[in-house]
Amino acid sequence: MPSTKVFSFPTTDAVSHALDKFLTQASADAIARTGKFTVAFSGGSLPATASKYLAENTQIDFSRWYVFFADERCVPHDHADSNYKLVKDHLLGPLANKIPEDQVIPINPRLVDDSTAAAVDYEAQLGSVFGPEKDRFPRFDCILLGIGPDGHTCSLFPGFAQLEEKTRWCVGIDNSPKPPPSRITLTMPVLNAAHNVAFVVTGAGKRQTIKEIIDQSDVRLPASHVALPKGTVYWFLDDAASQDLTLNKPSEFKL
Ligand SMILES: O=C1O[C@H](COP(=O)(O)O)[C@@H](O)[C@H](O)[C@H]1O
Repeated sequence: MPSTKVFSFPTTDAVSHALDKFLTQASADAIARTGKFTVAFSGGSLPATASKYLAENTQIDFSRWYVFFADERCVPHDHADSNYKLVKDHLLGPLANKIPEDQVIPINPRLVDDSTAAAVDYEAQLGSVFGPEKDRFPRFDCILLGIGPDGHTCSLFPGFAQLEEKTRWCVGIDNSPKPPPSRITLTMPVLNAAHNVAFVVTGAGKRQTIKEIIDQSDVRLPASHVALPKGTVYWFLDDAASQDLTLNKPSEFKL
């Protein structure tokens, strides 16, 4: 039975604190179980919110982390639109090499002119950590997701074919409605195979979208398709984003 937990906090800062606790626990659980913690970061507002306290966390054994990207823009690593750059600026830089460089897995910078080739390559990079078997999906310990006002998550946009992908782990997109147009993204079966997915959403600008996803499960919105048969979907919201929820009111933050 898919499990969902909705938490809401008065400020973005309180969301950052809660995420720090959540990731400390998720990381310890995964390392105890498998010796490593596989985590995928989205871009946008998420890296700043998720990293605020994480970057100075001394409880986590970052040497066991494997950092992937839930979606990435097809741009060089030092480009202002790069999700890798965001995570580097907010987390990897401040952590000062506590995560071994070869355990951070960005898009191949030589393939940014070809989203299809970049997605195939990223799938192979996933295979090198999760094993290459094609009859199953990689099982991330945690995937950190944002949403757009249109309900997109990763680079899975409403009405786009990538949302229907059933076999590939990672696909390209060249006509993203949000710039930049060329991107790669994990697919929905990969999101739904994870142990945990944590959505992080703040601000009144997304309150209606949050209601349509959490209260109404509106299938037109890609984020509504995230439901983990063997895991838990967490929502880390601020009160501005959660204020319209009536059916699924946030519960007290407890892990
Ligand atoms: O383009 C993207 O947008 C979403 C949402 O970003 P936000 O700034 O509104 O939080 C993000 O989750 C995704 O990774 C990114 O590529």
